[in-house]
Amino acid sequence: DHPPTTTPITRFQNYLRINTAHPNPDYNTAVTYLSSFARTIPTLQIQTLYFTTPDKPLLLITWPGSNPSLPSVLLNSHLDSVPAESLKWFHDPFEAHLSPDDGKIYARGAQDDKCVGMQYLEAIKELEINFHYSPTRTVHISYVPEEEVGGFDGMAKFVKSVEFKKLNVGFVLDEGQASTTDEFRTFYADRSPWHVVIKATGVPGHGSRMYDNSAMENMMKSIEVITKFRENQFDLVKAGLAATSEVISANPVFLKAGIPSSTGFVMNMQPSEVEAGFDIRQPPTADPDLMRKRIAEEWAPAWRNMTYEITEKGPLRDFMGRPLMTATDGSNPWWSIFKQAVEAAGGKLAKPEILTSTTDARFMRQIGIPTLGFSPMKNTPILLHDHNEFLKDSVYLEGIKNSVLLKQRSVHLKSFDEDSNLLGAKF
Ligand SMILES: CSCC[C@H](NC=O)C(=O)O
Ligand SMILES: [Zn+2]
Ligand SMILES: [Zn+2]
Repeated sequence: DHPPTTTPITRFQNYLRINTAHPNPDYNTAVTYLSSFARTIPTLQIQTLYFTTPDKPLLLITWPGSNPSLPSVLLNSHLDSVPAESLKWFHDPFEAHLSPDDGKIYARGAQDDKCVGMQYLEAIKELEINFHYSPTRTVHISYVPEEEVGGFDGMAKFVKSVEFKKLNVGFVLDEGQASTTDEFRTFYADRSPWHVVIKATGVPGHGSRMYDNSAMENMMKSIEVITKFRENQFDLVKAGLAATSEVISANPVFLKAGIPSSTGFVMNMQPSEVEAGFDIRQPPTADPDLMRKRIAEEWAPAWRNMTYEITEKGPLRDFMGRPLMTATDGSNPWWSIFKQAVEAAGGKLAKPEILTSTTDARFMRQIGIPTLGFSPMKNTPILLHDHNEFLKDSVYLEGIKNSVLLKQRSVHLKSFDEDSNLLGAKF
């Protein structure tokens, strides 16, 4: 029996069919699948690392360079996806249905970010097998668990490990986001998330009573203040003065109050406790101390019987106290090489941006490694975390083959080798 013939598209579909969506991501099947494809490229070395439990593996593939003393390049993607509400999709989100009319492949993870994970391997396969190319610098490809839930049992532990230090990483490419235009997008920073829960307490009482300082009244005053702050930030965006990713977002995500009854809530009691949760995202330029002061004095002031809890979901600054931003100018030679490579492949780059959301890139930036977010998807609607997430087969293939990723990576890697300024450079 001959094994069924696979193509880059069927291999991508097979990866998408492995359900690595939360809350029960099947990481081990994904790692087995990626490893078996990597084994078809003879020079690749494959390791599985565990930093927590056996159900959260991290796959590390290495393409050895001829000069292993040079800082290496790391190509990162995450194995997990956000959940999908199957019934609201045109096609099952784990079927990876390819629509014959327009080549759209529907799947959770098609854009975020199983595309890049497979494209890295496909590009290396092309370079090795068809171009007999081997890199001077070592290239590592990492597949990490848990990005969608903050990266704490994934990339956060990986960057602190001895295994990571041994890689001597000089530059990282991580996931980006689709572009609706003909220009590729690049991300030099993320916004950093805080989960903020505020609580109001107050005097309980009969539903008919009028009195000051009820928990609801205290909470509603805070919600007015936060809503105003949110509006002011959003107005800057609406007026065209800032991108969404350049302002602070403060979005309510839960409200918890009321005294439960068998039919819902007791209607004639004013509760003694109210809680509200907010997803706060600050750009790297924001001053976290100012935000802390705002929360303490305006959003949850003790004098209004309020308390609060801020959970910082990852770093805002590097160890030198600097904002987590990768330079995208002449001061960063890796940026210049990256830009030249994309342009040499016939691609156009939009002005580099801050990402509105958050990726594992922040953990690499925190330890001072220049990291760019880049997923080669242009003329594509932004569908990450949305229903009917899809990627067109032609866009995916162009990312590997026709010009972008393959030539880009190829020029990219060659330029790294040939640029003597970079030899031995460490950033
Ligand atoms: C708390 S860190 C969360 C990381 C997550 N990443 C992708 O969506 C995000 O919400 O941006
Ligand atoms: Zn992602
Ligand atoms: Zn995501």
